[in-house]
Amino acid sequence: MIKTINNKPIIWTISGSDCSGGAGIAADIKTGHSLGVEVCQLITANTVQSSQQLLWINPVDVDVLSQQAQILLADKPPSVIKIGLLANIEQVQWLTALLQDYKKQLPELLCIYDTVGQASVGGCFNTLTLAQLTPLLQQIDIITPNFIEAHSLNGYEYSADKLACQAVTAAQLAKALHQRFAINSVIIKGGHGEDKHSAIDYCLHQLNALPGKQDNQDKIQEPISYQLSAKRLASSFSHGGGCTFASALGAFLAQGYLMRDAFTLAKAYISQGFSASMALSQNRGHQYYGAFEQTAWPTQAQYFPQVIDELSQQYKALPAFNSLDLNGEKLGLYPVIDSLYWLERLLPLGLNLIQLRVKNVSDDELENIIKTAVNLAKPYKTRLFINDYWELAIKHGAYGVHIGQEDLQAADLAAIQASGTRLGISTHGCYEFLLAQQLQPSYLAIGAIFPTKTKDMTGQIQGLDNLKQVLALRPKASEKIAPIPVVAIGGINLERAPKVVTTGVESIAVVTAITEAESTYGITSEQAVDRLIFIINGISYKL
Ligand SMILES: Cc1ncc(COP(=O)(O)OP(=O)(O)O)c(N)n1
Ligand SMILES: Cc1nc(C(=O)O)sc1CCOP(=O)(O)O
Ligand SMILES: [Mg+2]
Repeated sequence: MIKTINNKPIIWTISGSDCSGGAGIAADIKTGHSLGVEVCQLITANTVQSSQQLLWINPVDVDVLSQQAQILLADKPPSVIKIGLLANIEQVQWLTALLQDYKKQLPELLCIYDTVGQASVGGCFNTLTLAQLTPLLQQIDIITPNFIEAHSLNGYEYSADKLACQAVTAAQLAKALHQRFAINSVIIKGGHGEDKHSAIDYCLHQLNALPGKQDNQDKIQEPISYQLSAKRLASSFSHGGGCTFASALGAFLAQGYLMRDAFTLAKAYISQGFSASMALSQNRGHQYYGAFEQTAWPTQAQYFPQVIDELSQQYKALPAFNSLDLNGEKLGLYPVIDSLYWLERLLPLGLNLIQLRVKNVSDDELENIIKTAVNLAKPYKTRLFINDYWELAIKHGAYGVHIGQEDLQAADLAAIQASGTRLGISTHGCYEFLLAQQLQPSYLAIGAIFPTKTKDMTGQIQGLDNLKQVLALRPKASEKIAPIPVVAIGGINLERAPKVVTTGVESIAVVTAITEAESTYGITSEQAVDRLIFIINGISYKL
C-alpha cells in the first residue's frame, strides 16, 4: 500500500497563492515535497498579503481552473484533493460539480477541505454563506477546521467569552458536522484551545464510508474518535500551519496510511515544524509572524503526540506490567502455535518465548489445553504466553497473556497486572503503538510486517519502514521508562527474517514459517526453527 519515493502518489491542491510564502499553495507544495508526494496546483486566487495584513484577493476564473483540471486528470490523476481557499460562489459551484464527477471516475479519491474563511493576518477571504457551501461540503470526505471555524460551519456563534456563547466541545462540534454534511472524518484542530500547555486535536472518523460517499456500503458502524495531545510550543512561525496540517494529512493518506496513523503523523509533523522554528522565534522576540517551517518525515519520539482515549484514562494510575526478566538477553524467535503437539516439540529447543494461540475449541477443551500447556512449560525456561484468554491464563498461572486490539477494551488489565501475569499487546501502526505503550505492557507486538495468509490483515501491512518507525517511538533507555521490547509479526519467513532483524527489533513471531515448514521448504519444522536462529546468528544480528 505504502508507495515508495520512486512511485510517488499525486495530490492536487486547489487553493490560493499567498505571496508572502506562508500559507496556501506555498505551504501545500513545501509540505507535499517534504513528505514524498507529487503536488499539482490549481490556484483559486492570487492574494496580496504580507505577514501583517491581507490587502487583496484576485479570484482566478473558473474557466482556467476547469482547463487545468481537465488537462491534469488523464495525466496525473489525484489520490487526494486538498482544498483550501475558495474565493467566490462560482468556484464553489464548479468544484462541487467536479468532485461529483471525479468520485465516479476515481472511487478511491479522498477530498480534504481545510476551510479557509478568516486570514490569520486579519481580514476575510470570502463572503460565502453556509447555504452556499453546503453542496460542496456534502462531497467532502475529511474536513479540518479549527475550533472557531467548526462553530461557524455548524452555524453556531463563537465567542472566547464562555458565558456569551453556547459551550460546546470539540466532540460535539465534530459530531454535528459529521451528521449535518455526511462527512466521513472531521478533525477539529486544537490550536485555539484553552489549555495553555497542550494543543489537543480531535478526530471523529467513520470506518465504513457513509452512504453516497462510496459504493461499498456494507455495515455502517458508529464513528470512532481519536484524540491527540501535543505540547504547545511558543513559535511565531505558524503562518500556513493549518494548510500544512491538511496537506500533511493528505500526503500520509495518499501513501496508504489509515486515518488514525495519518492523523498521528500529521500532528507529529506539525510539532516538529514548530520545534524547528522555536529558536528563530526567540531570536526575533516573537514579533515576526513567519512562515511555518516544513521539515521532513517525523521519526523522533519527542515530536509524536500523546494518545488520549478511554483506555489510557482508565488505567492512568496502573503500574507497569512485570518485565520479561531477560537479564540483557534478547527475546529472539517467538513461535505462535495452536496445539499441545507443537508446544511439546518446541519446548526442548530452549527458546525464550512461545505463544499458545488456540481458536475455535469448546470452553471445556480450551481450559484443559491451557492448564496442560502451563504444566508442560513449567520445567523449561521458555516463557509461555496464552493468546486471548486472560482469565484462564491467570487462573492456571501462565507466565503471560497476549491481547489484541479487539479484546483490549474488554480485558481487565488491572486484574492481569495484579496477578503478576505478563502482558503482550498487538498493535498495527503508530497510533495503536503509542496508545499501547502508555499502558506499559511487558512487550508490544507490531504487525503485520508482510502480507500473511494466517489472518486477514487487509489495510494493515506495515512493511519494514513502519516497523523502524515504531521502534523509534520508544522512550530512550536513559529516560525514566525502560523501552518495552518489541515483537514483529506477520508474514515473516526464512527469507524475510534477516531483513526484519536488521531493524533492531527484539523478537520475531512466526506461525506458518514453523507450522508449514514441511510443505513450504521441504524441511522439518525443527530444521525451520534451527535455520531461523542460524540465519540470524549467521549475519551476526543476535536476537
Ligand atoms: C506476538 C503476537 N502478535 C500479534 C498477535 C495477534 O494477536 P490478536 O490481534 O489478538 O489476534 P489473534 O492472534 O487473536 O488472531 C499475536 N497473537 N501474537
Ligand atoms: C496472528 C497474527 N497477528 C498479526 C498481527 O499483525 O497482529 S499477523 C498474524 C499472523 C502471523 O502468521 P504468519 O507468521 O503465518 O504470517
Ligand atoms: Mg487475540
